[in-house]
Amino acid sequence: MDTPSIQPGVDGASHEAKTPTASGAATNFLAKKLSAGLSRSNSASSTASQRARRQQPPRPGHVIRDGQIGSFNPVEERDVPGAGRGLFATAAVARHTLLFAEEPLLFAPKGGARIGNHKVKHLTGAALDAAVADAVLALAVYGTNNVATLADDDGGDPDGEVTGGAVYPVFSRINHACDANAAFFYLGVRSQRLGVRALRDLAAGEQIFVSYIGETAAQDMTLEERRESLNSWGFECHCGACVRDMAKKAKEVEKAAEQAGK
Ligand SMILES: C[S@@+](CC[C@H](N)C(=O)[O-])C[C@H]1O[C@@H](n2cnc3c(N)ncnc32)[C@H](O)[C@@H]1O
Repeated sequence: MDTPSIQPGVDGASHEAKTPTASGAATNFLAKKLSAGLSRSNSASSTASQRARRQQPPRPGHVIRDGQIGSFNPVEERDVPGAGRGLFATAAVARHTLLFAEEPLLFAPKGGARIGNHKVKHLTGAALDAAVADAVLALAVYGTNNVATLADDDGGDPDGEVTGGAVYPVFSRINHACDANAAFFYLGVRSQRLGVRALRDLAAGEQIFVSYIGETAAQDMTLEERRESLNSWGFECHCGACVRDMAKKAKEVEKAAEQAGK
């Protein structure tokens, strides 16, 4: 990836069915689940374990249990020392809760991005400087905030074709942690509506983090791989997983030095 792209789906986050509205997505999802459940319960081979499985909470990625889009947004922006702004939970929320959903502020189709309305070749002097400064700022904002949009979000194809990048106003304020407590997903690729849900119970006042490099980064990648992947965002991660892995590494180095000194 040339620019840092937070990529739902590409990085393993999930996708809801193609429906234009979030409540539509929820209804569609529930309808699918319901019909699957009904056909199973009609079958003579329905077992206790199948029934128990149906009663389990939705798997990560299959959410939208609580709240309606727009009616339950327990989040607010705050300053975070050393990380600019961040997004925080304003109330205790249960795992799987949809925290908010939103439409993109801007969308740049793949291969066809435009930065503002400037025709730079017709500008000179101060106007050119201003246009270049605007473009650099816009690129920086776009580069560290865009999310890849996918052509096909039906069925959660992680290798789905990337159609472009979008910037979301609230989502843009969420900082990264490799062991994130929230995840993002599309509620319908046509509307490009992005949702963010809690991966675990959140306390009131807790900062919300997503992983820019995939929901399972802390398990699937080494500390070095994660650092490499996060390089273009311009910060070093000090999440719980990174602190733990750094301490482990320091111990290994210490042990190796001791052994070399023997
Ligand atoms: C999507 S924005 C997140 C919101 C950003 N903090 C802000 O003030 O708008 C991504 C940028 O936030 C900063 N950032 C994100 N996660 C961070 C972290 N764990 N530690 C320090 N800075 C972080 C980096 O500057 C990164 O390029």
